[in-house]
Amino acid sequence: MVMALHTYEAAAEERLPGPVWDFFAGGSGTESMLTAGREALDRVQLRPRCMVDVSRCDPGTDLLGARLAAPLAVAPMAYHQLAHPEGEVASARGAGEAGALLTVSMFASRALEDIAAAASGPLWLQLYWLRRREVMRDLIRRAEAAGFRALVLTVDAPRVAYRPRDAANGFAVPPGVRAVNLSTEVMAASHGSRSGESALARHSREQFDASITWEDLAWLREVTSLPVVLKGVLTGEDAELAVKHGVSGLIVSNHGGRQLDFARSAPECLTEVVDAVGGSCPVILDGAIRHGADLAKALCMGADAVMLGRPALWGLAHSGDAGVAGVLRLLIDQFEEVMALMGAPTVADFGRSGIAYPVCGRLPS
Ligand SMILES: Cc1cc2nc3c(=O)[nH]c(=O)nc-3n(C[C@H](O)[C@H](O)[C@H](O)COP(=O)(O)O)c2cc1C
Ligand SMILES: O=C(O)C(=O)c1ccccc1
Repeated sequence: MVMALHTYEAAAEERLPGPVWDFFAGGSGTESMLTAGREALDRVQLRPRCMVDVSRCDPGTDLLGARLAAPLAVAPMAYHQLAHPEGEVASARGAGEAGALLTVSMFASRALEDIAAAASGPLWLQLYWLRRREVMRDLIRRAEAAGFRALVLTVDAPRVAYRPRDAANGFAVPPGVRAVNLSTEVMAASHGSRSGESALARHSREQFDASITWEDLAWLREVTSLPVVLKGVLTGEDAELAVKHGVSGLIVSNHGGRQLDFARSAPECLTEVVDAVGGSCPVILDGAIRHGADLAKALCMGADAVMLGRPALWGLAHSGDAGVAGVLRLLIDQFEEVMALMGAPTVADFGRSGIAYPVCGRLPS
């Protein structure tokens, strides 16, 4: 029996303590950005072609040199052990089983080496820019040695934004779950909860380097030969600057509605970024992906792949690695059906003529 996505979500909500559920589900400020991306994707309509040979559809694709079962990756999310005792180790197994890529957060709750040992698919490591660059450098060395294939630098979070649910809960990661890849020195400020304040927000102000600019990317590119992908770009201007500064990929993202409130949603920014990079590096859409059809819509708008956030945690909370694989497979199976019904037997067959907006008709090509 194939479980619908909302069944995983309902099971996760029921299973998890209230403050953990709020940390997963919540957004920043008025939480306006939690629904904006979904609404934008829902407005996009598919334009199918008929009488195409779809007797065989192949959702497979390549992303920065890695072969994937579909253009699908798990977004970096902190502390998977909040969802399941095996944490990122189970997520790596589940993603590998489904043939999807896993991005491991800098705030992962399992050791990079253990995650890599459990993985059968490609891994990327996500980084926030810390004041202590030596800590970043050590982490990068370990990721390289463990076989991680790329680094994802999150650039939409010079600090963790005010999130009303976490503040009201005085949210702090419970004892027993830790960002084990960071030293206790770096993590010292993250413990202890206080009502009216999120420990993560406080910690980020102390440890994140909010002063970095485009010039600092040179340091990162010097300390590693891994491709660097920027996560959180929402404008054509920044996309052009990123390419100029040698990044290998871009993730169009509003951090799942957890950072800048009142912004444009990621799907609405996608064509602007795609046009700005002009094919010089892969572009990934992150946020609000909830159905295989969303993969098709993203590809039509020019994305090379999408990233999935919260639904992977719902799968993990539901049943560990099997749940993660179940959620990913559900989306891949839905995507494969959309391919057949769209007359698009390969990922290369999706283009801007495959979508329309109800008000303005077809996007200019
Ligand atoms: C619980 C949680 C933790 C997250 N932690 C990180 C993180 O450590 N690093 C990061 O770059 N993004 C983080 N994000 C943002 C996700 O990478 C992603 O942008 C977002 O969840 C995508 O939206 P979706 O959940 O609607 O799919 C986190 C998101 C959630 C829900
Ligand atoms: O990035 C996030 O959304 C997030 O919740 C987080 C968690 C731990 C450290 C930094 C950010």
